[in-house]
Amino acid sequence: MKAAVLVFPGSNCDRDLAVAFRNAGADVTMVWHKDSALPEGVDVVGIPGGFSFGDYLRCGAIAARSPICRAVVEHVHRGGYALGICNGFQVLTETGLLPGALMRNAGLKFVCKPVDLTVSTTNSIFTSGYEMGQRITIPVAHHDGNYVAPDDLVARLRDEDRIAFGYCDNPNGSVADIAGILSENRRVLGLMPHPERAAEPAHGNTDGAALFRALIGALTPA
Ligand SMILES: NC(=O)CC[C@H](N)C(=O)O
Repeated sequence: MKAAVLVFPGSNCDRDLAVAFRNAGADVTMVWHKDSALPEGVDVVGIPGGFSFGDYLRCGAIAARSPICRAVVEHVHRGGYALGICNGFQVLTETGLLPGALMRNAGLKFVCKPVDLTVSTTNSIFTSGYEMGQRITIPVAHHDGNYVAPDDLVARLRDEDRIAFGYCDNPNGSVADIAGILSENRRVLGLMPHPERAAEPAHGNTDGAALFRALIGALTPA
């Protein structure tokens, strides 16, 4: 199966994401933000963490208006899969592919530490490798991770089982302790924690590996 990882000026988790995809069995192509098309036959697009365009304007806002993001929007509208991690989650909200917004952390400080998460749904290609309610530890590193959504949207995300991960001890003030959400068709996941930083024994924690194994495994023809 084929994965693409986007690269913006200021991305710093693009290679880590590519390694996580490759270790799970994907054929990965790196795609520069100025490209206007994704490689032929891409199954999943990875939008990595980092500081795209220096976080100017709003985190992810400039990246979301790059030529490659127009192609990503078309890919998702055709039913393609996308995974946005941290800055990638911010890009997905800025493109409108995921609802809500990521605002400054409640404590106004950059938070960089491992956090405990609860797996809130196993009903997605990204989370099917976990047990419902499983507690996993995944690192966060952000200053704008405070997920904001109006009450009716939070209720809808809950009703539609679209909250993928929740914080056990909320590090940033996110509404309803939300750490990651799914799109309506469940083919787009955005999350602030970095599973690619907890994906192999050398990381000292492999709790993120199940996400990549489940995703890549499900998209790989038998
Ligand atoms: N690690 C990241 O992707 C950080 C995202 C963004 N630059 C922030 O600090 O919120």
